[in-house]
Parts: sequence; structure tokens; C-alpha cells
Amino acid sequence: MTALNEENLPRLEGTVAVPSYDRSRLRAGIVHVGVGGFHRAHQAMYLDRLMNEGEALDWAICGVGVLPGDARMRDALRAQDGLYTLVLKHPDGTFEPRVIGSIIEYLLAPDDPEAVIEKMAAPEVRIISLTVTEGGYNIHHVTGEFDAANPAVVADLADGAVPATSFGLITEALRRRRDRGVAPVTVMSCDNIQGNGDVARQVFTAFARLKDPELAAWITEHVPFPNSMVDRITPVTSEQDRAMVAERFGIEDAWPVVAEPFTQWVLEDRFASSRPSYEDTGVQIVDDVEPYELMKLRLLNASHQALCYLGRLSGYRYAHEVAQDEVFARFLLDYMDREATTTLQPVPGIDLDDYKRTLIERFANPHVRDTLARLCAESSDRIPKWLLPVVRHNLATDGEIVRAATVVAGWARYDEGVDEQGEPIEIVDRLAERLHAAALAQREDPLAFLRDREVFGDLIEDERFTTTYREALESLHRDGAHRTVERLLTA
Ligand SMILES: NC(=O)c1ccc[n+]([C@@H]2O[C@H](COP(=O)([O-])OP(=O)(O)OC[C@H]3O[C@@H](n4cnc5c(N)ncnc54)[C@H](O)[C@@H]3O)[C@@H](O)[C@H]2O)c1
Ligand SMILES: O=P(O)(O)OC[C@@H](O)[C@@H](O)[C@H](O)[C@H](O)CO
Repeated sequence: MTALNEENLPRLEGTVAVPSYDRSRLRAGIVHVGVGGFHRAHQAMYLDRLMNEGEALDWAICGVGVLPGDARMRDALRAQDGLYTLVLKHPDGTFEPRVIGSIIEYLLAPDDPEAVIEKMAAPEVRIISLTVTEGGYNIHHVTGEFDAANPAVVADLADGAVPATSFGLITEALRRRRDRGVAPVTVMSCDNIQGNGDVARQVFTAFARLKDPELAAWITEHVPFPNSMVDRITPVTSEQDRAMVAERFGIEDAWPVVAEPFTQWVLEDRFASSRPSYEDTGVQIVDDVEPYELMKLRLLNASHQALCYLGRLSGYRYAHEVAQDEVFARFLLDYMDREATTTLQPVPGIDLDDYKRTLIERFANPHVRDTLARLCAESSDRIPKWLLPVVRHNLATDGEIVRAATVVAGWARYDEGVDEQGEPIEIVDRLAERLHAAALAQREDPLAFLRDREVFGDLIEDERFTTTYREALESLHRDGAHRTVERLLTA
């Protein structure tokens, strides 16, 4: 067994792919906030690929954790000199390992916020990128505006506050860059949010406006926030994954990443100065990312929502189990074909039928073992962003809504907190308490769940939607999820 660190890399050569570049020559050009599984399977992997080609050596990553819980990642990465194993799990059972070397440093903001700010303000850093989850953008669900009442934000806005949120840290770094005349930087969101760059611009300038209006104006003028579509299914690393990396590859890795082989990144070319030559390693650089984003969020992410609640209620625990169930697979394709696709724009270079078929195959990969628990988490940040826009579009255009309404009813049934086998369900959601209370009330008041306007807006006022939703909920209560879905299948 070989402990993963810089010194031991030569011992791993021949067993697994390791960085072919001299890591001592790397310089951090990117500060990335939110080093979780996805960043390590995606952006860090693309950079590692470039580095293996002898490119991007001045674009290494300094990882930043903003939450105290990121101490685990700090400890894992620091002990391993930033190295970790990425294992791609192919559908045929082949596992493809690679040690990724593009992260060279990790800073935890609660340990030393000043060090994080100075790193972000350093002239050699030209990109600050983010994967901080949808909730990390602090958008108020009802107003769609930056939520300035969030206590962490209030604390960061106070005079003389030591920044603790990504808003406080990044805007302070931008202020220092402006004051010092340091070359402007690009803020690049890689989260699953429609218009992720636009949303990032909205929230960072909103925070800056509250702190220092002139800084906000400077940011608007000088800091680009490119939009992007990012894709690679990356489940939470399990104990079994850690053991697998040790047993199969002889690597003692505190926190490997496992992912599907598929990967995609479509990115707008709006950068302050230079950027890595991402296009040399398969990233699609486009003028307008919106058609790709809509395709991905409404087909892939919304289908994840379509399979997770109804699948969990039926007794499944993993995404592949649901996607391998013929009834669910057909339901997902019907949802995509008859409800989601009609809401999309033409997507240059993509055959949508092929994309949808491939999605079912990706979901069905049995080795990825993506848990329904991961997909069911933070639903109040997902359903309103990915599924409800499809519903609203179809309500406005007289399109079909029955499948999406069934998914929403499935979420409402899921939030009752017990599945059809009587097993408890743990609701992981910022709004868990009140969603659970509303779900419990729906046996008497079938529309109780929809009454939450923060989540559903005025959807409750649409009779076509409420009638369809009510029937779906009734059917879920009476016949269960599997039977409900089966009845909806087109011939
Ligand atoms: N996992 C995937 O399959 C996948 C694929 C495409 C895109 N993404 C995007 O990446 C995001 C992260 O996914 P992951 O799998 O890496 O999750 P993860 O749980 O492994 O990592 C999430 C990271 O975000 C940080 N974070 C959360 N809330 C924050 C906040 N308020 N402020 C600052 N940091 C915060 C956490 O500290 C952690 O470092 C997703 O929410 C999604 O937007 C994920
Ligand atoms: O990561 P989230 O929480 O935004 O969404 C859950 C999944 O749908 C998502 O992670 C997908 O696996 C991913 O978007 C695939 O690229």
C-alpha cells in the first residue's frame, strides 16, 4: 500500500496514471472556492489533462474552503500534497484511475481569512472559480434577489467585519485588486444554475453595493462572469470507494473521487485577461451557453428529480436501480420527449434524441452508485429551478404537464418522511421542517404542499396544474409510485 503524496508518485507509476509534469513548476493561477467531489472530477481534471500536455503550468489551483466543515478536505489534501485519485467507472465494470495533480494548495477561510483574501488578490491569480452549490448564491426564492437578510451576510456587511462568506472574501479581494491596480480577474461559476455567471455577477455586485457602491460599479465594469454548462455525474465518495482504491490500486487515499466517464463543459469566452486553453482538452467554447444549459438542466437535472423521489418511494436507493427499471426508464424518456424538449432552444451540434438516450444509459451505469439520497437533497433549491420552469412553459403553451406534476407530487409524498415500505426518509433541505409539516397536512388538504409560495410562487392558482397534481398525489397515496408512473406511460 502506498500513501498518496508527492514523494511516493514514482512508486505508483505503472499501476495508475500519475502526473507526467513536474509539479514543482506549477504556479497557482486559479483560486477555487468549494473543492468538493465535482470540482475534483471536472475542472481540476481538465487542468490536469492540459498539464500532462505541457500546458497550463501557471494555471494550477489553490483550493479554498469557506465552511468550517471543509476542514476535512483541508486535512485530506494537505496530507497528500493536493493529490487525489479520480476513478472513472465505466458501465462494463472497468475502473480507470488517475492521480490528479492540478491542485497545489488548500486554504480554509475560517483558519485564516486574510490568507484567502491575499491569495485571491495576488496578481498571478486570474480566475476565481466556484462550486458552492445552488444555495451558495444566497438568492431569495420569492424575490429572486440577493438575500441581504441572511445572518452570515449581515455579519459580513458590518463595519470592520472579518469576511467569512464567499461574498465577503471575494469582494474584499476585488477591492484590494482595484486599489492596487492589479490586473482584473474573472469570476467563473461552475454550479448547476441557469445563467450561473449572470447569477454570480448579480449576487457579488449586490453584496458589494451594500458594502461599497463604488466597488460594485467597478466590478460591473471590470470583472467578467462567464456562464457555463458543466456536466459529470459525481456521487459522494463512499467508504467502499476508499477501500476500492486501496484494494485495486494499492493507493492509500483519504478522499478519492469517483465519477462516470462522461464529461462536458460548455463555456463562454468572457475572461478578464488570459485563461487556460481549455478548448485543447475538449471544453466547448461558445458565444451563448444558454441552449446547452437549458438542455442539461431540464433534461439531466430535472430527470434526476423525476427519478429520485418516485424511485425512493418505490423502495430503490440508487439512481441506476431506478433507471434500469423499464417503467421508470420509459417514464423519464416520456417526460423528456413530451414535456421538457418542447421548452428547449435548438442546441448547436447536439442530437437531442441521442442525448436523451445517452442520459438513460448514464443513469443506468451500475458502478457509479449515485445515491437517491444525494439527488433528493436540497429539493427546494432544485425543483423551482429545473422542473417548475418546464411546467410554467407548458402551462402557458398548452403543453403536457402530467409527468412533471407527478414528480412534484412525488416530492410532496416523499416529504411525508416515510416511504411505501414504512421506512423513514431523512429530508435534507434548508426548508425541511416546514416542507415536512406541509406534507403531513396534505392527507386532509391535498394542496397543502403547494401553498408554500416561496417555493411554488403562484402555481397553486393554476387549476389545470392543481387538478393534475391532486390526481397524482391521490394515486401515489392509493397505489404507490411505481403503479402511478406505469399508468402514465405512453403506448
Ligand atoms: N456532483 C455532481 O454530479 C455535479 C455535477 C455538475 C455540477 N455540480 C455542481 O457542483 C456543486 C457541488 O457539488 P459537489 O458534488 O462537489 O458537492 P460537495 O458537497 O462535494 O461540495 C460542495 C462544496 O461547496 C461548498 N459550499 C456549500 N455551500 C457553501 C456556501 N454557502 N458557501 C461556500 N461554500 C459552500 C462546500 O463547503 C463544499 O466544499 C453542485 O451543487 C452543483 O452545482 C455537481
Ligand atoms: O449537484 P446538484 O445538487 O446541483 O444536483 C444533483 C444532480 O442532479 C447533479 O449533481 C448531477 O449529477 C450533475 O449535474 C451531473 O452533471
